[in-house]
Amino acid sequence: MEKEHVIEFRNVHKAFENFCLTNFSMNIKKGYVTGFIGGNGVGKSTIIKLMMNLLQPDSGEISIFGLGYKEHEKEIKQRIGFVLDDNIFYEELTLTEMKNFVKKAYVHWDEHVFQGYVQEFNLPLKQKIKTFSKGMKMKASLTIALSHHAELIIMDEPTSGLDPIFRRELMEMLHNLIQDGNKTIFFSTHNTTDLMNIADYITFIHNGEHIFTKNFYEIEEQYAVVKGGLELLDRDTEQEFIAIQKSPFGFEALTCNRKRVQDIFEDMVLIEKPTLEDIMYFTKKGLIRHAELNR
Ligand SMILES: Nc1ncnc2c1ncn2[C@@H]1O[C@H](COP(=O)(O)OP(=O)(O)OP(=O)(O)O)[C@@H](O)[C@H]1O
Repeated sequence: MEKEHVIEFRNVHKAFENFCLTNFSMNIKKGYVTGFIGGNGVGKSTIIKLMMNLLQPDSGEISIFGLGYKEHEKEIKQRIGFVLDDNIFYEELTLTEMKNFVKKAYVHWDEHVFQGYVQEFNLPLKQKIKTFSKGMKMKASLTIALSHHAELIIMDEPTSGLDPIFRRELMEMLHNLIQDGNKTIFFSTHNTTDLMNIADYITFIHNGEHIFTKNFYEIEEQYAVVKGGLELLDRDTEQEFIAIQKSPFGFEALTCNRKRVQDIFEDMVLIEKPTLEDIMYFTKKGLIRHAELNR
């Protein structure tokens, strides 16, 4: 039977001197675009490197396409296209030289697709990569990632350094790419507007912890920003919120149980649709508060 999840992390542990992923588990669905969000230094690149076997977990299991890296590294890598935020090119090479080097690694390298992207992105084939602008390097990286019929495309901040128009075009391109239902895209970004038109699922992490992987429909149904007067808050009602921001004029808070808050407060509060930034901001605030209370 075909696996529903292309990426699975089971109780993964990875410790650095000042950072730790503990018991990290998540599943990423096949055939969809998942946007990967979280603040600076919360572990996104580390998780992406673990997915690519560029880092190995201290313990726990990672499977890609239902396969483990120990026995199936070659097969898994054939089926992945990746864009990392560290530069992966030999900068002294031209794009043609780089392509000739990379294509040997891929059984399904498609020269026609490669040339198509080179034209679409207007990339110079004979110029040394070290003379490329940041955006050109990103486009070259994408071109290589998309030219071997990968089933899973993993990208670490692919839109950083790209102008807003190309960012939007790239999102459209990625959207078209997954229309056949067989491809999966997983990418990290700090730009949540990138995600609005293209992501089906959002994976949100904070300080090495998996907060959620949910689709937009679930997020809209469950989460809400609630605004009201301070007189509505007491020890019990405050428990209903992930975090609360108070000002002399009232409070603003995030709930992940919109319906319950609606039932409790009825029309005494304003209930609004949260942005992803609202969810990230209040969740971080709530976790910090929780840690302080438990200290
Ligand atoms: N090889 C390493 N050795 C030691 N610490 C590391 C190593 N790689 C990452 N870290 C630490 O792990 C933490 C998470 O880093 P990571 O790059 O995964 O975060 P990120 O979410 O991708 O951040 P950003 O959004 O700022 O790029 C940081 O504190 C970082 O210093």
